Amino acid sequence: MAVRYELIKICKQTGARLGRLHTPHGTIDTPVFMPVGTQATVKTMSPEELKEMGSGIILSNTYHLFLRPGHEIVKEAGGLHGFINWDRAILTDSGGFQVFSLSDLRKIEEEGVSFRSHLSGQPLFISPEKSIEIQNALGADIIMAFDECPPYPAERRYVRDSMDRTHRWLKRCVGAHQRPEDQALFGIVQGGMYKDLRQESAKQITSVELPGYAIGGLSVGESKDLMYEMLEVTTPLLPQNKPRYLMGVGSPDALVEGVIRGVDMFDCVLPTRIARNGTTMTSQGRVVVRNAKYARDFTPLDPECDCYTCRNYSRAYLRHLIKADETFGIRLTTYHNLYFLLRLMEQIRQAILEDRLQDFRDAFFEKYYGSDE
Ligand SMILES: CNc1nc2c(CCNCC3CCCC3)c3nc(N)[nH]c(=O)c3cc2[nH]1
Ligand SMILES: [Zn+2]
Repeated sequence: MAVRYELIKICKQTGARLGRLHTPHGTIDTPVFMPVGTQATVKTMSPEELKEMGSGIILSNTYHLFLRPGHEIVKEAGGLHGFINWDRAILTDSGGFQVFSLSDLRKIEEEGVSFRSHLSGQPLFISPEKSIEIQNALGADIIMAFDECPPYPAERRYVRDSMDRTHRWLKRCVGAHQRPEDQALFGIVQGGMYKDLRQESAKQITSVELPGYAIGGLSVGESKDLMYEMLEVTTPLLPQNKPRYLMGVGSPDALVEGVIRGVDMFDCVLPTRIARNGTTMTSQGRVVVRNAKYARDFTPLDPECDCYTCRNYSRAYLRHLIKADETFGIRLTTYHNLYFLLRLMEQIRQAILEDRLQDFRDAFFEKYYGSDE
């Protein structure tokens, strides 16, 4: 079995799940936040630093690696694990979402998606079979079905046709998958913001026996409340003994609210992306450390954080580095942001263990957002 989920306990206060994800590259405690390494690196972080902060699984991407350096090169390097020197778990997304969000799309057909490379402009084509071929070459422990994430907002008719095609594409992915015993293929539930379509998609996708299921089509500009509503109609229809992965989420509040609604796995570019402009997540809420008010603030970024950044450097120094566009500054804010989210997930797991996740949520929101948002 490539990937096996073990349900440890359900929080009596919220129904949230504590679990373990057993993979060929180690066991991961869930709920888990997965740092994103789009181009085969979690920007500015070394594998040793990611291990030091406790990350057991990172993400990479079919679309980007297909374009550059090409999946054959990665395969010759021994797959992604060999190429990036990471001996823990890896998950790759299937490329569909990135085609729609990065390239000037040519068209989506039954066969697959035609587009132009956002790097060279050359015309390219990805089908469910091609996506699986690339992911088999990359060798990630968890691979995603090739799907379409509809834009938001989208007409019901469009969402329905797109979701039906995603269901047909899933069957083609299963048929094309060469290494099911080594690489766990997850199906992706769609259905836009239509509750009945979400329920139908959940039933269709879980009718295919798979090691895990993702919830796609969310975090695409809808309100958080609408996202939570879609989660509430979807997760109850997913099997209890399989992991649930909410794609592209998220911010601290969305992580806590997603866990409460039965999600086990999350990924988001937020911590690394905002770090690059000097925005950080701390126990007291967001701190935009490039702000002038920190010029003479010689205290740590986050007084409650014991990460490398917070133990060794002041806000004044971080502000200086970010203002001077020094790479070391981005490394320090990235390290802290990832550490903050990984530590948040640890606190969430502890709260589930002690049946007090709702209390934790309320206290965390009060401190981080200064109100019961
Ligand atoms: C940010 N919001 C959001 N992201 C979504 C993503 C991408 C998740 N992140 C992948 C990493 C980013 C680069 C390397 C891998 C989605 N992906 C797929 N396949 N389907 C979605 O419906 C889907 C939906 C998503 N919504
Ligand atoms: Zn820190």
